[in-house]
Amino acid sequence: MPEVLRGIGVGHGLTAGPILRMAPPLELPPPRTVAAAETEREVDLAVRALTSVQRDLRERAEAATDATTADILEAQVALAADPVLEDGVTTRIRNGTDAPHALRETFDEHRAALEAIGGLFAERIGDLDDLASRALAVVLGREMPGIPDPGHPFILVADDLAPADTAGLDSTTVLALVTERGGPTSHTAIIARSLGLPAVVGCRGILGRPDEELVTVDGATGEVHVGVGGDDVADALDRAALRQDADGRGPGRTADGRPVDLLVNIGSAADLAGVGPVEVSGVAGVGLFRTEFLFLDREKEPTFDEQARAYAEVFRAAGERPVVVRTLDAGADKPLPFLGLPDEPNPALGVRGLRVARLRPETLDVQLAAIAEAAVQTGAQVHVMAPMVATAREAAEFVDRARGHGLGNVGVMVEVPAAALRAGRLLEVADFLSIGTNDLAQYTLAVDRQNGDLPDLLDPWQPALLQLIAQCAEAGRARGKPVSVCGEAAGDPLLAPVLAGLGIDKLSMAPRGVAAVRAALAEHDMAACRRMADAALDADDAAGARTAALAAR
Ligand SMILES: C=C(OP(=O)(O)O)C(=O)O
Ligand SMILES: [Mg+2]
Repeated sequence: MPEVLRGIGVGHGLTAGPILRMAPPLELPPPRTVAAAETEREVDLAVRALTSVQRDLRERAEAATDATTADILEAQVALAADPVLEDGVTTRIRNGTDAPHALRETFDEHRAALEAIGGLFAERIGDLDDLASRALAVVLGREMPGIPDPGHPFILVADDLAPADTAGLDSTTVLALVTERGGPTSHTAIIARSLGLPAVVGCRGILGRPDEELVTVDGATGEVHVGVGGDDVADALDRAALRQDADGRGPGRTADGRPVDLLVNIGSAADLAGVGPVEVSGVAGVGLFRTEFLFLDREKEPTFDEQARAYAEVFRAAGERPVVVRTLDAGADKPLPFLGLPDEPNPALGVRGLRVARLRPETLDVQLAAIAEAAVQTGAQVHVMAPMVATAREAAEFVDRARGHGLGNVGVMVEVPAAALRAGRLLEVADFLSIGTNDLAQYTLAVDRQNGDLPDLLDPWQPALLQLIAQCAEAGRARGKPVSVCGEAAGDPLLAPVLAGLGIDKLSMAPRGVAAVRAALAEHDMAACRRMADAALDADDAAGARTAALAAR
């Protein structure tokens, strides 16, 4: 019997086909005691397994065709290379434990430590579990866990996907991703968007469905129809073709012609490689250039010259189009050794984003000076904004500082409710606001954005979040200053008309999301956008807001 499962849709794609589940975790054989004479051989076996996993992941990183996947895999290699893992395994084996159990226990211990630290560290648990399964597969001589290869196209179903799973993913064979867990900012969601695959995350019940069952997956509505027949599949594929045709080209606008700027989020110049000229791609500029890539995984702060070179490269790649550069968003949750920040028990609520400048003003000054220098060298249209601004005073100080470096167009991100509530005051000093819905959702709903267990709360469709966005849009309208959305929410095609209806006219998203958002805007006139926005605001939770917006179209 056909049935509907609901999760969170990622990307607009609609597709249909048989499902296949990722292989279940490996079962360990019963423990055996390692005799003294065998110890070093057993140590060698375990260490080789760890090395082989690192080599395999490094090769996948090198072969990855997109920068996001490569970065995520490189980070996983670094995790696998942590000497603590090898030390733990070696000590256990020398105390008589066999290699598979020594690996299991060491990974479990490491896992518990990450869990206890929480924040971004806890986000790495999925990666660590994946490393453990890979190393165990090597020592046990079993097949590497990974994506099934049935010889026909299929929809991949998993509990949640590790970056290494998705790295080698062939989008001609894997039609869509559906995961039991995960939220809109999980790795699965980010990777699905960057590969342009339809996906539904946090879809409870999908793991209980049998392999090869036919389903339809709608990344726009988050609906997965399970147990469907051949006619439903054909119908879904027809509708998918229609949506594809509607994707069209050119700038973003609603059905009645109201412009909505489509902008992209990037982490380096390479991310702009596939973005065509504005008249074809419709991409009006870079709405969020995350600068962290220059600062992560290094012992020393990048110099002024190094930064200026890297920023100029991005500005040249953007050409005539404006680029909004976000200053460093690091802190206790993304520790950078050279910052020398104190450890914090609750880093998401601590010294991160602009707050780091209280302790390290010189880091911000060097960055602003380098951005200004790159802007002069390239003649690009450069805007700059600060992350994690909470008060109008912080906004004013940042604006003064940036102007002091000769930067003319200075804005702030709205990522904490305090900033949204005082949007009007922020706009008295700032030239624009950019709403970071990933963090704004985390702080408004009091759910850690790395927490995969509460996806319904950490959902940009939450009416409270929409209300804060509406308030910012109203403040912008009243002062004639731009207010954009640059969190993952901006790339949700069903939410795009709602955001337009709330008064947002700039949406910045992963480049692969642009076509879908453009198509969704083109399907709705402003009256429909406003109806959808009102219906969503009137709901009591995120699921209700989605349903109400769909019904109000
Ligand atoms: C765009 C945002 O910033 P980041 O995801 O980089 O924290 C956000 O919080 O929505
Ligand atoms: Mg943020």
